[in-house]
Amino acid sequence: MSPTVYYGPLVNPKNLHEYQALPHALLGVSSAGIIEWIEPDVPDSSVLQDVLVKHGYTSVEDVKIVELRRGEFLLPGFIDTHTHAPQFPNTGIGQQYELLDWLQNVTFPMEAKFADVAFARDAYKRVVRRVLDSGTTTCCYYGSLHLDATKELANIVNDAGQRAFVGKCNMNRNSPDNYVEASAESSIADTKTLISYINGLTSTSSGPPLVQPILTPRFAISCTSPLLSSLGSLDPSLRVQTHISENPSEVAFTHSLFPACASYTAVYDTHGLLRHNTILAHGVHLTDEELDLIKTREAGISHCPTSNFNLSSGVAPVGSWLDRGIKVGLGTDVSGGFSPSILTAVQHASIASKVVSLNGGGKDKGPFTGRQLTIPALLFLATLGGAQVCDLASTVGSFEPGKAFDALLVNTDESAGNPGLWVAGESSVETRLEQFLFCGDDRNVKEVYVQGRVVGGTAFRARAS
Ligand SMILES: Nc1nc2[nH]cnc2c(=O)[nH]1
Ligand SMILES: [Zn+2]
Repeated sequence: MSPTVYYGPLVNPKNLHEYQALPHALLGVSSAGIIEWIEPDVPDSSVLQDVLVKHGYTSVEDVKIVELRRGEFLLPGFIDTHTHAPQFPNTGIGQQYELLDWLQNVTFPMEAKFADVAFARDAYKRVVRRVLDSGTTTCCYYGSLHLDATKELANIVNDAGQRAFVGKCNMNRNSPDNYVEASAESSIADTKTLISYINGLTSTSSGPPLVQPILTPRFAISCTSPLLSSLGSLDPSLRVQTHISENPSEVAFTHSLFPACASYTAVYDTHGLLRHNTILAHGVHLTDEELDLIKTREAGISHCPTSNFNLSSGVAPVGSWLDRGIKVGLGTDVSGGFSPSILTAVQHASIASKVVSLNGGGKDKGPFTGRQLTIPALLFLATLGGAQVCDLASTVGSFEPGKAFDALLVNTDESAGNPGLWVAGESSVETRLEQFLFCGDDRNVKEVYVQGRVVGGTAFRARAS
């Protein structure tokens, strides 16, 4: 890969309150896919040569220059902090159920099919392509409980060049006979094998491995206490992903299984699984005491609003989490959620926050509690917030020198094939961003870059076909 300089509009999340919208930015990316420098305002392309010389290039010939066209802008890639690869074939079905019945009737039967590695390979190829083309550059994948199928998932993600965490489910109880692990010991043995396997994969990109293992106790209900303890005593640098407090019946069942634990959150905490690199999906019904514990342990929450609406789980009080300083990102939670796109999660996160706001209360507790999420906050959750939740904020989530160039080239021009939605004429970068977040889809994702390498998007697919 040659060093590349991108020239044009750029959107860069800063924090929950603000983002930069730069109409004429120059951004230099090394041949290893690392952002080297950003010039925020170069309105006149005639000075391009001078700027390049300033950054150590002797001439424009030394670099590849990508000049953005009308209606295009650069955005950091989306981060999906929670999804289930073996549930994609179920997308869009099962919304008549709440969580526990949905698992029994819809989800476990589908996941059981991933015992067949050929079936898994075929499904996972399509899953990873779809997720990348939706603009997700980093994804936290749950696999099924099967070791071999989850190895295939890791291979496919690695070959596709996506940044990802891949885990196989640990589940040794309260599951169907044809979809349960035989013992805590065999579950741990398979988990260790998968970790070694993923750590041994050769990344297709330079730099640190894009694909990393993650511990994946499905949720407390499906794991015995010895299984949770064994997972909690593995290498503490391993990230953990699990579900928490999604649905009232699930919470009640969990309390009945772990009567000695003060709360659902305490179950994970007492087993060594609540830590700075833990990703907790949902959290809709967490109590104040549990939120305090999550904050103390520096764990993060994956907000999955599409799924929370679709499975009638509830409306998460995200604003109060943000005011407490808890790390929050977005998750699609396919197929509890019916869309693989973080754009849909952004839209539903906005609506969920408006429902919380309409129900009133708590507005005196901070800038976010009880209020609708703003565009800067929504953008943050989809990018930098997700990076924090994944313990990756020093590598991705925004455009900063030293971070990897994980990015989207967004095309909001009529020609993108999602026409009629965009304000005619010369809209500001801010307007284009807002319209993309609420009306955009994968037709508007022209190029997807992970560590500088193009790995998806409409133009990528057109070139490949
Ligand atoms: N949404 C969701 N919640 C869960 N809790 C345990 N397993 C699952 C799952 O597959 N999806
Ligand atoms: Zn889930």
